[in-house]
Order: sequence, then C-alpha cells, then structure tokens
Amino acid sequence: MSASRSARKSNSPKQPAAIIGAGIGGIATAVRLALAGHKVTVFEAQESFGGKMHQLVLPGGYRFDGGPSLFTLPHLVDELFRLAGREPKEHFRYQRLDPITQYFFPDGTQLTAWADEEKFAQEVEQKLGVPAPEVLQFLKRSRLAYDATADTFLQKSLHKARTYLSADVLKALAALPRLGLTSTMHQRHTAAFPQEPRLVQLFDRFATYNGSDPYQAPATLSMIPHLEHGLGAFYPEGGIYAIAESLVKLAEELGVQFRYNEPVEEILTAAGRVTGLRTTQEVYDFGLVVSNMDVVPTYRRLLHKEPAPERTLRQPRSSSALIFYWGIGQRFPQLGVHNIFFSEDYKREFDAIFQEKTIAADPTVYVNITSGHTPTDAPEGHENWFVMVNVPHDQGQDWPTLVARTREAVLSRVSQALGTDVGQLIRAEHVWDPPGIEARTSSFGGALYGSSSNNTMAAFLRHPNFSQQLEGLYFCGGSVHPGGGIPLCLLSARIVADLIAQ
Ligand SMILES: Cc1cc2nc3c(=O)[nH]c(=O)nc-3n(C[C@H](O)[C@H](O)[C@H](O)COP(=O)(O)OP(=O)(O)OC[C@H]3O[C@@H](n4cnc5c(N)ncnc54)[C@H](O)[C@@H]3O)c2cc1C
Repeated sequence: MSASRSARKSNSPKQPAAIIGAGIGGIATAVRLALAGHKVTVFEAQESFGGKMHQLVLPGGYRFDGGPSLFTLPHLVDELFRLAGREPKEHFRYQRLDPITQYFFPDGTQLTAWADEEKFAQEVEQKLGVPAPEVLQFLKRSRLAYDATADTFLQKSLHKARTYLSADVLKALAALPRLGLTSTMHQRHTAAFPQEPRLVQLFDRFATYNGSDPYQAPATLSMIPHLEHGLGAFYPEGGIYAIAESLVKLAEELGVQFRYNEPVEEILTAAGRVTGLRTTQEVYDFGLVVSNMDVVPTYRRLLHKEPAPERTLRQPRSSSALIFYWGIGQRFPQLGVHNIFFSEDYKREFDAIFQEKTIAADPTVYVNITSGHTPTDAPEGHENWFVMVNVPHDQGQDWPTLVARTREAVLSRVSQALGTDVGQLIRAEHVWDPPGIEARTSSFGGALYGSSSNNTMAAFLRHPNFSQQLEGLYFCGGSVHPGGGIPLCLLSARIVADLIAQ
C-alpha cells in the first residue's frame, strides 16, 4: 500500500460492501467505498467491466467505444484519483475538443461548433445569419440556469429531508419557475431564435443528451448546452473506454475484488434489511449492497418478494439507440470526432420515438469517429464510424425490419451530405439495437438513461439513491438519481458514498 493511499484511506473498519454491476456508476462507487474503508466486491454478469461503456474491435482492426462518445465534466474522474492520493494525469489523460461538433443540415449548410463561444457565435452569424450577440446571450442564459440549479439537482439526494434545509437548495427551487417549468425546451429555443429553425434544431438536440424529447422536456433543460459550449467537451486519450479501464485499475489497487461472469440472482433480506446476495455461483452475506443494475430489473428480478415503488418504476423510459459500427475504407477530412447530420423534420422524428414508438423514415444521424485522435482505432487510411440514431426503447417492435429500413435511410443521408456512396466503403459492420442493449446491460427496454426527463417533475420522480424500505440497500448508475450519462453516474456514486458514510 502506498503512503498516500494509507494516508487517505479511512482507518475504522467498515462492513463489507457488495456492488451489483461494473458499469461506470458501480466502478466509481467501488473506488469511493474502498477509500472509506469498506472491503468491496463487485459482481458483474458479463465477462468484463464497463456495461454501456464497453469497447469492441471488429475484424480488420477497427476499435470502437461501444456506448458513450461525448465526455463532459472530466474533473469528476480526476476527483476519484485525487481522493486516492494519485495525480490524475499519471493515470488518465484527456484533451479539450476544438472543434466540438460538425453539423450538416439537409439544405447543404455545414456549421462548426467551435469550443470558444465567441468563435461559435461568429460561425452561427456567418452561416445562419443570426447575430452573434443573440447567440452569446442564449449561451449566457444557459450558463445562469446551470449555475442556479446544477448543484442542487445533480449533487445532492433530492429524497432526504435535510437536503431541503439548505438555503442554496431553497434558492434553486425558487428559481425553477423562472427558468422554465411551464414551457418546453423547443418553445424556449424558438422564442430565442424565431427567425432561424436550424439554430432551434441545433439547441433542441441537447434534449437527447438525457434521452428526452425537446417538444415535451421543460425549458429548464436548456442549461444542457452550457455543459458542452461553456464547460467543454473532452476526449480521453485512448477513447471513452479509458475512463472505465483506468478506474477499474484504481479500484483493484485499492483492493476491490471484481467477480466477472457472476450475475446476481437475488438480494437476500430479512426483517427490513439486506442480509446478502445469491449469485449463479454462491450465497454471500452482506449487510451493505449497492445496485448498479437498472432499478426496474433490480426490483422485478432481484427483489421480487419485496414490494416495489410502482409509481417510480412506471415513469416513461428515455430513448434508446440504434448503432451501426462501421469500418470505413476511406478518410473524410471534413468530419471530426462528433458529427451530426440533421433530418428535415425534427418534430416528426421525436413524435415517432415518443408517441408512435417507432423510428422516423428520415432520422437525424450522429457519427462519432475516434481514429482521427487515436490512429490505432482504424487501419491506415480508414476510419471507425460509430453511427447512431435515437430510437424508442424496446416495446416489442419489429426490430429487424426497423434496423434494415433505418440502415438505408442513414446511408442515404450521409452519402448525400458527403457526396460519396458510403455504403460502398463499409469494410466491417456490427449492429446494436435496444433488445441487444437490454441483453448486454439489463437496462430496462434498452433505455440509455433510465427514465426520461420529459416531465417537469422527472427529477423528483427518479428512484432515490437508497431504498426507502430496506436498510443497507443503495442504488447508483444511470437509472436512478441524478440521472443517466457519465457525469451523472459518477455523481450518483458520490451521493451513495456520502449517504453510506452518514
Ligand atoms: C449507445 C449509447 C450512447 C451513449 N452516449 C453517451 C454519451 O455520449 N455521453 C454520456 O455521458 N453518456 C452516454 N450514454 C449513457 C452512458 O453510457 C450511461 O449513462 C452509463 O454508462 C451508465 O452507467 P451505469 O453505471 O448506469 O451502468 P451500466 O453501463 O448500465 O452497467 C450496468 C452493469 O451492471 C451489470 N449487471 C446488470 N445486472 C446484473 C446482475 N444481476 N448481476 C451482476 N451484474 C449485473 C451489467 O452487465 C452492466 O455491466 C450512452 C449510452 C449508450 C448505450
């Protein structure tokens, strides 16, 4: 044990803790509990860690991050290394992306989202004709909304009475109506840029960052652009998978034991508290259990003898994704790490997802390419395309038909925008659809972010980070408070560790 580690680690013996699932939330919780002095065992159903944050390699040498591709708030990863007394840069490195995103509109307009807000505003003025000061004013409002609410809604448990005793929290709650509880994100963006539907579409897209619908989600979510435009988008050295990889290494150095290929089948309880776990291999005694498994199957499968919080579990799910991983036999210098090919009719697209539970004929296409930054991710002269379309979560749709139809629509859109027959360039292919996402991660219906944030009260209706019925049971990860996405999963780990410490 290093001197720094022993200095940081708690001396008092704590009860052993079990974590169900080695997703990013489970890994971060393992690090925190190990640092607090708990002996931690992580049970993972799959053969390795990461959950949605896994990686895959296709024949021909194309490496892909399987799930997340956009990385914000990197200090939340650094924080874990610092807590362990390590210099973050020696274990995990990243760079700020500039430009952040290349946007392609159906009318042929191409717009670059530069990291610098002024430069981005100038680009919008030049390409879309919206005066730069109006764009800067919008981004400023996004920052103010973020600053007014993020600490309260993302960093604290909303389900403990003591949270509401703080003056900051009461101030944030009082600010909510002003920040937009009665209008939608789309209405907010249309009011800001009435003359330019393309800019409205660009900012509406941020609703998809937590799997929501900009035509339903409250205008308070207009704070999301600040995450990317104000605080920055980042690229980890080696890709997103490096986040999970470096944190698992840290957890192992802190003594955390990872038991792969060992799914948990039941959380054992007696007299209102957790007593242990039954896995496919053994029965274990544990008084402290943290589930990183999606909260719906945690109740339905692991706690089926206990009453479930039905109202919480019935909250509408977030969107899911259909991903085509393509090894592409050519380089496209006009593309960056993040590329968006917008559809003609954004409203149609979200109606299809959230009302009709299907995929619109002409969906917006997101293409993530990491081989420009990490050359080993594709052979020389080739690229690794992670091509994603937002889709509804699985409700028994005819996925093979939807996948085949959407593949053609995607190829048509990107080929048209790039002036090349992209289908001819595909050298390797893999597809991940909502049933596949559920099968690999246990996420209910393959939803990417747990429940959606389409409802004004969504933040309060998410499952808390602790069980209200069973002592010793806690929850982390994207299906519980504060929500899905890498930063929020990392924050869920912080909240769980704080609750356990208290
Ligand atoms: C295609 C896609 C794109 C995304 N894009 C982004 C993005 O750009 N930026 C971003 O921030 N976020 C993005 N996300 C969301 C982000 O990936 C997730 O919010 C986050 O990774 C979820 O982490 P988690 O801790 O909830 O665990 P999960 O990743 O859901 O992992 C849960 C783990 O628990 C294991 N498990 C489940 N049941 C059991 C059991 N019974 N016993 C043992 N183990 C079990 C699973 O095998 C899995 O390893 C994306 C997700 C996907 C799928």
